[in-house]
Amino acid sequence: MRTSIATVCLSGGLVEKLHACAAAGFDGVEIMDADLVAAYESPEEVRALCDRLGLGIDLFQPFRDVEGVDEATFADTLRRAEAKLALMQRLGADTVLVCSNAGTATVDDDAVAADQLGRLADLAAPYGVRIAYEALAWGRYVADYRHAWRLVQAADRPNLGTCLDSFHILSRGDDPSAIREIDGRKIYFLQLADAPALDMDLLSWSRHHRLFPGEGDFDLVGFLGHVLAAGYVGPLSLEVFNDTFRQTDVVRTAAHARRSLAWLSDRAGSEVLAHPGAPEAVDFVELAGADLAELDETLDLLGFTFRGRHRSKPVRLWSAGDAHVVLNEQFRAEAPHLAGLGVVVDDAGEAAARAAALGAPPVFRRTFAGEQVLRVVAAPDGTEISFGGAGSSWRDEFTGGADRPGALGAGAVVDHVNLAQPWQDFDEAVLFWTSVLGLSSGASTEVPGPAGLVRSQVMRTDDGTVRIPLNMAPPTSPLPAQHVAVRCGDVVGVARRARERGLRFLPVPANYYDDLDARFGLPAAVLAELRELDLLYDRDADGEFVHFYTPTIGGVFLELVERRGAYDGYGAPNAAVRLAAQRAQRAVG
Ligand SMILES: O=C(O)c1ccc(O)c(O)c1
Ligand SMILES: [Mg+2]
Repeated sequence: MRTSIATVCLSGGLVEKLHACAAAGFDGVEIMDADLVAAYESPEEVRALCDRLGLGIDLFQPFRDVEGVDEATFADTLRRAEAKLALMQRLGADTVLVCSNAGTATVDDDAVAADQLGRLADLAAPYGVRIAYEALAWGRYVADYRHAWRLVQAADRPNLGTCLDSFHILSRGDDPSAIREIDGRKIYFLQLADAPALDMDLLSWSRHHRLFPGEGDFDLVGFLGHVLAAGYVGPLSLEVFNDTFRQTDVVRTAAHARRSLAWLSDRAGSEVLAHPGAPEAVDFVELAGADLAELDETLDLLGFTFRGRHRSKPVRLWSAGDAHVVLNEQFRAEAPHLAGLGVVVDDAGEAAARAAALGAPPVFRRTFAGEQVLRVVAAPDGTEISFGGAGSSWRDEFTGGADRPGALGAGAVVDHVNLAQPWQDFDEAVLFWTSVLGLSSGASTEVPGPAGLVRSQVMRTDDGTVRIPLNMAPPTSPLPAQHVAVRCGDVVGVARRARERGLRFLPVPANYYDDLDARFGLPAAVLAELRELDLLYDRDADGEFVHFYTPTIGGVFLELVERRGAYDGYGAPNAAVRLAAQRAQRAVG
């Protein structure tokens, strides 16, 4: 379907925005009146630029405060409208969005509102302009899309229709299924925005927190299904007022926006991408840097088995059960960091094709004859994601290590991989993991850290075999460390053996254990053991969680976890203690 985007979604001046929209592959734009007013280019020049860029001007917007006013006010409204209609003619735009009156309305009478909308439409007719009437969620008398549609029907003009905006409908909790009863030819325009579920006033929520489809909590797939079922054939247009996107790089944000529509039209079945399905497992985690000796030592003390060196690269493999950690020293001047992640998928070729269709940049890795060629794409934060099949043979390229299981042994798996996100890329990352990897996003939480709030959102498969918590640091602090959590069956035993062999742990404050005692009333011996081994503990109705952390090495650390019963969380109550302990560790070390 045709794709469009409102210029309000992006940063920069109008000309920059238009270039970015074209580069991202949009077919058209909604030009915001305020963007045009602030531009030095004349309407004719903007029109010519759009022509040259291959962008249609699908909508001009908004025109406010029309219906439900007294006659003197309405006379002035028509005068204002005439000026904007003339402007639209110069722009070559044929549809204007009129949003429901949130400012000047004083007459709560549908007959008056319909009459005034009809007279505005009559004024627009000689200009060849269509009026798309939209119910703002906070409109004075008209806030419901069904009400707006009733007024459009009552006014009954050939150039008056409605504009549906997912935000205004879903934010109010209105049932979108009645969209199916609207005549699709009278849906003149469709604006799409997602949003996080927030409990706040509608106007502020709308003006600051909208997101691109796939990044929030609205069911846009279901919503679009209703609109398409009504027979709508116009553009899918993004109208996302968002404080972050207004200040991020315009080219990158436009591309990100376009990917959200590729995902949505795929999910809604109006376009079909390859569907490899969700990943089946984490195949490996890759840690990279110039000197990884400290990580070798840590993995050894934790009970991983050294599986050998790669036959042609400075790369080593450590394994424990199905948890495989690749240490890559090809990165000459860099501190240790989490560089990549391999996932097992049903069909690596299809997964890579889907990723490409969703605009994920491919990463080319040098391989030598006889080596497994991995399909790799970059996530928004630069983490390299490799797709491999279940029987993938890349591990055979490592030789010279041991075959026997280490102390950590069989049954160990990668439980989760925690990726730190720059604040401006967080929502794009949610879209990436949703669309490219087919993961679902959990609720967003906030952890109070010593340097500010850390927003955290878990991306996972439904069965929990792949879990990627994303963490967003406060904008002014450096990116937090990333970590790999390995799950085992006996974390106390692993901790004890590692402690005896000399592994340093992230030290946990004594006050934490006093608080644990107060919260859970654990048996004295259990509490003493947790305290002795710097173990963290959580419990909920489903089960228990016991875990510990290694100190941070460069930009990465390891966590060992044990899930007891059906515990499905990540020890969230302990996250603030961990962040404080890591800060204290940095201060001393
Ligand atoms: O926030 C607003 O005023 C506003 C204006 C035009 C729109 O299409 C909209 O959805 C919101
Ligand atoms: Mg709108």
